[in-house]
Amino acid sequence: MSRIELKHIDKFYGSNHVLRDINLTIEDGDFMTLLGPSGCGKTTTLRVVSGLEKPQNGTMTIDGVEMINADDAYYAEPSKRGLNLVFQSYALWPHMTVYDNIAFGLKIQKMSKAEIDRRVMDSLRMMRIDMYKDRYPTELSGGQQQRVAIARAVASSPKLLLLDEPLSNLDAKLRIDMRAELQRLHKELGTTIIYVTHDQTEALTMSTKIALFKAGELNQVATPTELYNNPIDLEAADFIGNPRINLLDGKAEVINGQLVVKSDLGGHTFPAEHLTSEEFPKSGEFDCVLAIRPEQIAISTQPVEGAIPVTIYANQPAGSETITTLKAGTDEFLAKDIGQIRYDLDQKVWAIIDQDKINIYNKETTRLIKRAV
Ligand SMILES: Nc1ncnc2c1ncn2[C@@H]1O[C@H](COP(=O)(O)OP(=O)(O)OP(=O)(O)O)[C@@H](O)[C@H]1O
Repeated sequence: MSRIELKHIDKFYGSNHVLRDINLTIEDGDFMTLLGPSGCGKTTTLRVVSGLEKPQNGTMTIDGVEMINADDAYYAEPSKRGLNLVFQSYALWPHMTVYDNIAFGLKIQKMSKAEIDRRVMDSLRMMRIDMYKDRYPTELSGGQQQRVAIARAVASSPKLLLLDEPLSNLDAKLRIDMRAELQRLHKELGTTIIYVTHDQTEALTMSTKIALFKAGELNQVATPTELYNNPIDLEAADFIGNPRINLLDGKAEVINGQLVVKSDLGGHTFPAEHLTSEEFPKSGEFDCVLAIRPEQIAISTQPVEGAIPVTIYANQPAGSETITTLKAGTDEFLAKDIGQIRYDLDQKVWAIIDQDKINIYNKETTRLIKRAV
């Protein structure tokens, strides 16, 4: 259990400013995922927390104890930070069995043989690899080796577990199983976890909070639900969600405190309580972007009041879900249904969209101005 507080962290590699004023608090017991596209600074942040990198500016505390104070050139040794790190490349010792790979660090801590055995076997069972305890790493698949690396980190009962893309070598099916195991592990150990990934599904499924990065900056820190339902800007909206969110241009104006929006979906008025406190023009018309999740668009083959007449451009039933491309004039939207639903291409249908679920962004600033409710 640990609480980590990063304040005003800047990291440069030469003239390359890779972390820009990072302020992030990870509460005791959080499963905090650092998420973002390749090269945005997730791994560097993890390396700063672990002590493998020294930031040029900023401070960090773990449970109130200062670990970094760049002004005083103070950086606590990695071994003094009470954490354990699992990298994407899991570096198991090739000449030791799985059992010994895990026991080694515990022996150094001078634990009793019985305690070592209990911890090794518990962590192997937790990662479902106890049957491989006498094998050598070369006798395991990449995914099994990755699980040994996690078991090794877990066995030392760290207060803080840092995981850098630990599921990257697993096939799709095992990845789902391991997501479930990591979620259980977090609950059972109660450990604070910081987890790096560029995979939004991993982030949305396991985390208690997600820190979304954009080019060295923190863009949004929120629960998975809030990040998915109300991405803070158009970049976040576009990054989160699969299939991607539908974006549609419109015009907006604030009239009597309410937001009046016009687009190819028609005209709508949103009450003041759905608007964010972000600054946006309080008078005159301005450009906006409507963002609608594909699963918020329902298709009716019969006319429905308030629904938008559209044609079926493409229809992709794929077992558990169906993705359908709809056309309204020159606008194209994706709609997502559960199950296998077939439409004829060019069939005329009606799209039903719950206005409350639409996010609206200021096109110029790209910031969220109307929340989904
Ligand atoms: N040792 C280094 N020297 C110079 N530049 C570096 C070094 N390590 C990282 N960088 C640069 O810092 C930036 C952030 O890298 P980082 O590894 O933190 O990104 P990331 O978000 O973890 O990406 P990925 O998902 O690809 O691992 C990148 O532009 C990278 O090229």
